[in-house]
Amino acid sequence: MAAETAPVLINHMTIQPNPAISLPSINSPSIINPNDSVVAVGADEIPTIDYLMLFSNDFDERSKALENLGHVCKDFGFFYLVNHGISNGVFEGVFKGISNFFNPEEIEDRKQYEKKSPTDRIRWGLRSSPGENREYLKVIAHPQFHCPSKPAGFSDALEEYFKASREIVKGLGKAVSKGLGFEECYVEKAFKLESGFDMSAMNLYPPNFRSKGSIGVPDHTDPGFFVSLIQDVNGGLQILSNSGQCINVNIPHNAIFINLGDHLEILTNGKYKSHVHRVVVDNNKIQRISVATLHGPSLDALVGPAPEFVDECHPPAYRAMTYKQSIEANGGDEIDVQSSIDQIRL
Ligand SMILES: O=C(O)CCC(=O)C(=O)O
Ligand SMILES: [Fe+2]
Repeated sequence: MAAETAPVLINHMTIQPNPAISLPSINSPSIINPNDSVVAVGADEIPTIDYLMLFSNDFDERSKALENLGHVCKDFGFFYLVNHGISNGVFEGVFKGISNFFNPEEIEDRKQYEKKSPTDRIRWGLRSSPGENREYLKVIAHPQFHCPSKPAGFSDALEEYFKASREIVKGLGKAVSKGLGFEECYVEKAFKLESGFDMSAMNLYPPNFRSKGSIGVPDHTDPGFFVSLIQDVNGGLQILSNSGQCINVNIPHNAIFINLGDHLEILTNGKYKSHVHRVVVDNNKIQRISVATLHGPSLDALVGPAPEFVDECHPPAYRAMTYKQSIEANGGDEIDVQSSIDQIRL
């Protein structure tokens, strides 16, 4: 694969070390040339994309950044996003709200959000088994924002974060469109993003001495076109690279981890891939909180391989269906979305 042989060039930036605990990483250090404007990374590392560079007023700088984004999407399918403009205070407000929501003494209160119907807009669950160890709260974030009314301040903090992250993801959609050589609203139009369907999973993983096994979330890919992920501490998220290596995701402080979802894979007829990932908890000395937001097309958007990605050598590899149909193809519902890419693949 290209990533094994050719290092990808990414924008040069300074990464703040995350003071939080982290799993020992198999990643080797980036090769940084301080005199150059680019950084090269190997296939077993996670590239960094500088959001500001994608919109730089300097034509050359912007062109190079967009080209790099295209390489990163194709050769990796995931990256750390820095300079996105969301302040640390917004992240902290979200983590504080989630931590208060998961107050162990108020577990009875949360049971009002246990599964009732496929049209639930807020859902809570607790999994404690060898195959899955986490407590989660899922909410629909867009087109309408939903959130439990308690604890105080939680809803406001979440809404602020979702609004900001949605703008960033829309910007990334523009950059990806341009990186592919299309008009900047290509992705936005294909997925009808004005009414894009965003679902956010807020996860609390127990420390290892309280878990029933080593798995927080088993292997999966996510529906949607981008998944944005933030966390309070590093530890446990692993992703399978194009070259088949399992990479520990150690997110730099204040960065957002972006993972391409199933529907970008479908739209690009497999050019950009959605990658299998999982969470392991057996090394976690302390609990961890993550917020994984699945940014999806509109529920009624028909998504299939776009004509631009289909030719004699690349026949359609996926069936076209609406986002809603694809969410339901594997028995999932709108809030408990499960990947159905195996059902959709031809
Ligand atoms: O918590 C994490 O790090 C990942 C969670 C995840 O993959 C998901 O909720 O889809
Ligand atoms: Fe996921």
